Order: sequence, then structure tokens, then C-alpha cells
Amino acid sequence: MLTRSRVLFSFGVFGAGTTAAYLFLPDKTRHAPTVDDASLSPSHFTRAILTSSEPSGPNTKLLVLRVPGFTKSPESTTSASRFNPIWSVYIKDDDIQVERPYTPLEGIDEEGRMVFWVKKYPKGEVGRWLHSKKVGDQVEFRGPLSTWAPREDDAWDEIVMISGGTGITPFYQLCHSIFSREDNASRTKIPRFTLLHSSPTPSELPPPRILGRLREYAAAYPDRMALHLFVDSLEPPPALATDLPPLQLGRIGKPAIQRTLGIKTPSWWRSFSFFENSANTVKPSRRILFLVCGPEPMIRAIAGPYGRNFSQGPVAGILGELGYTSKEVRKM
Ligand SMILES: Cc1cc2nc3c(=O)[nH]c(=O)nc-3n(C[C@H](O)[C@H](O)[C@H](O)COP(=O)(O)OP(=O)(O)OC[C@H]3O[C@@H](n4cnc5c(N)ncnc54)[C@H](O)[C@@H]3O)c2cc1C
Repeated sequence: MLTRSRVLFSFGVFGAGTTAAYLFLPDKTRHAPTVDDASLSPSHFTRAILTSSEPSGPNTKLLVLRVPGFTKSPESTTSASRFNPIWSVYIKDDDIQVERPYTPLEGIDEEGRMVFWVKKYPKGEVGRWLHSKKVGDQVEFRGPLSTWAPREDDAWDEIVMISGGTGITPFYQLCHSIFSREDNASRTKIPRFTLLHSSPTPSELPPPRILGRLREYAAAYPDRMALHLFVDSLEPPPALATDLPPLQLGRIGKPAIQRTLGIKTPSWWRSFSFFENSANTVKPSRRILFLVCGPEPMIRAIAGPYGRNFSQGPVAGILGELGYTSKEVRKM
């Protein structure tokens, strides 16, 4: 029988990079037990029920898991200059005992509900398994685990989030946790948030549940949040095209990043000179943190490849060319 219990948000013990390291390091939590109550912890699996499963594009679904008997503890207050960490949970494919991290879009609500936007890859294990689950089926997960957390001494003027595909999910969670509550959104010390998101085609863009709300936040707080959407191609349009947001055609390349940030580009003759890779941009004086999340080729093009065992590695790619360093860039 399920007993009522409180969620334990033990982010403190999970430092940056834990998720990536977890995938490679042997860890007894891989064999974490499943508990018979509704408590949440990274070190045990909790049972949830799939209460909704809706297609949201060619290979994606919006899934809702609910933890029966869940009781939410009061949210811990964050200081005026900080905001909540981004977090994820590991979902276990029971058939082959494999787990992967997924991001609850809006955290967990009072009823124990978590909403996920999950992509299915043709040969992917857990994504395909999750898509095959029926409403009423049981799904085990463990967490929360910190995906990224601001440091106590962080003082960024702007956080630029760059995502591809379902890589938008951690950024949606972050924006939602700030802009869905006016008391949070109107705090004076939070940085400005800029989200650059790309999907291959309009039909693969995040569903209205995600994009609609992000657009609302950007409209309500234009000096605090900006949203820029990119597609590789305008075809095919979404099956349920209603209110398509403004789209930029092409990938999130250097010109797009420079334009978005108001970074000045060189006069034409300088771009042919030996200044090519050093002084051909004027870095804005404001302190900018870049968070990049998406398919590996996109991370590589924008921020350079991961290091060994998915460590951060040096900053290369477009952000490296623009002069940003590992203190200013986080590959997620
Ligand atoms: C912190 C964190 C949060 C995440 N949150 C979400 C989320 O909310 N929603 C979501 O859908 N995913 C999310 N992911 C990705 C997810 O954990 C899995 O990596 C993804 O679902 C693929 O797992 P799989 O078992 O289906 O495929 P796998 O069995 O791991 O992979 C099979 C095949 O798919 C390819 N593949 C796997 N991942 C990708 C990719 N990202 N791009 C292109 N090809 C790929 C592989 O190259 C391989 O050929 C998150 C990842 C992290 C680290």
C-alpha cells in the first residue's frame, strides 16, 4: 500500500555534471530498490501511473505521470538573486532494466503529477518504451537529480539558453519556475533570460503546451525574457497549425547568436584580415552565461565537443570563436 510521504529535494549532493558522470561511472544506485511509498529520492525508485499520453508531433509525446499518495512539502525559498535548480528524474524501462533522465516540464504538482515531453528515436530504448506505454500502466522513476543549479555567488546579467529538439525541456522548466509566478518574475535581481530554440521543421517544434507558455512569458516580461525560434526548413507545416510563432529560417549559427546578443560584427575588410578569429567581434560588457542543450552535433557546433566521459571539455565552436570560456558556457 502506498503511504503519504514528502518529497526530498536533495539537490545539494548532486553537483554539476552528475547526470553525465552517472551514465559512465559504476554506481550502486543503478540497482536502486523500488519503495512502496510515495517518497522521492535519487537512491530509490518510486512507482507512478501514466495518466495521459498524447502525440505532440511526428516522434514526440506529452506524457503525464502521477505518483499516488504524493504530498508536496512547502517549496524552499530561494534568495532574491537566485532561482531554483533545473532537475530531472531517471525513468526505468522495466523490460530491459535501463534508465534515462527526463525533465518534468513544470516540476511536480500538489497531486504528484509530472508532465514530460519525450522524443522517440528509431533505435532508442527508453523513449520507444515510454511511447508504447498505455494510460494506467506503471512507470518507475527516481530523482530529483540536479541538471544545472546556479551557484550562490553567480551574478549573471543574462542567461542565454540554446536548445535543439527536446533539449528545450530543461529551459522550459527553468523559465516556467520563474515566469509562471509574478512574485518570482518581478524580482529585481534575476538575470535576463534569452532562449534560442531550433527544430528541424515547424511540425517538430515543441507543442503549444511548451511554446505557448514561453511566448506568454516573453510577452508579459519583454525586458526579462526573449524567445527566438529557428527551423531548418519551413516544410512540412505542423498538422494542427493554428498560431505559428514567428520563425527564423536556418540553424542557430554565429550570425544568429551575434544578432540576438547585439554583438557588433566587424567591418567587411576586417573579416579578411588576420583579426579573423580573435578581434572580429566585440563581446558585450554584460556578464552572459550560455546553457546549451540538444543533440550532440548541435552542442559541438555551438560550444565544442564534450570532454572525456561527457565532462564539459574546453569551449570551442561558435561560442569559442566569440571568446567565451568554460566559466561562461555550460553544455547540458
Ligand atoms: C538531464 C537530461 C534531461 C533529459 N530530458 C529529456 C526530456 O525531457 N525529454 C526527452 O525526450 N529526452 C530527454 N533527455 C534525453 C534522454 O535522457 C535520452 O537520452 C533519450 O530519450 C534517448 O534515450 P533512448 O533510450 O530512447 O535512446 P538510446 O537507446 O539512448 O539511443 C538510441 C539511438 O538514438 C540516438 N539518440 C539518442 N539520443 C539522441 C539525441 N538526443 N539526439 C539524436 N539522437 C539521439 C542514439 O545515437 C542511438 O542511435 C534528457 C537527457 C538528459 C541528460
